[in-house]
Amino acid sequence: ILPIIETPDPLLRQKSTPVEQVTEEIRTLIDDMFETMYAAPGIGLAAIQVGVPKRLLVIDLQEEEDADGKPIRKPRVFINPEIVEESDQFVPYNEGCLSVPEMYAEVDRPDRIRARWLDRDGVAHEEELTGLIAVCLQHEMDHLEGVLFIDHLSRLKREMILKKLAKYRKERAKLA
Ligand SMILES: O=C(O)C[C@@H](Cc1ccccc1)[C@H](O)SCc1ccccc1
Ligand SMILES: [Zn+2]
Repeated sequence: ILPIIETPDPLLRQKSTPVEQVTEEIRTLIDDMFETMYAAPGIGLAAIQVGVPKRLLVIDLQEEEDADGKPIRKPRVFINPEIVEESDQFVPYNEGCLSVPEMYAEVDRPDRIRARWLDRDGVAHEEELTGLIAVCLQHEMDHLEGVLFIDHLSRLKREMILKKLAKYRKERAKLA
């Protein structure tokens, strides 16, 4: 399990660089990212959030459950993802972020995107995505540009969230 970097760490604001080759080292990082994401818990994680400025992210929406109510894992790896098309129709979603702990706010994003990426075997994919996977992929791809979901909010809302975060951290520090 890797430590997740939290705002205002400037590392989070770095632009991530493309993955040249899917090496064993990258595959190990991918496994560590999934372990870290499941433990958080979260449904997405970008490499920059564990301090690696590479264009690589993992998603598992864990939306379905099996017979005895355990979430069915469908791990998905996106290497060097690109959005090649997006709808002009936007949809709001109450987003959170593992790097902005315990804070949530409504963000509007295109509800349908066409994306291109490499999977963990280096195989190229191009798919139209909509719903939570589209929201999550756009949220994670923002991370690759050093953008956080709070950057999409009005200044007023962002300041409110950062004030609440400071208060939450003070409380957390007392408990620690
Ligand atoms: O990138 C992250 O920090 C993990 C994000 C991924 C995410 C953000 C907004 C919308 C969808 C996914 C979340 O913190 S994972 C926690 C979570 C779980 C279910 C729904 C929303 C957020
Ligand atoms: Zn995030």
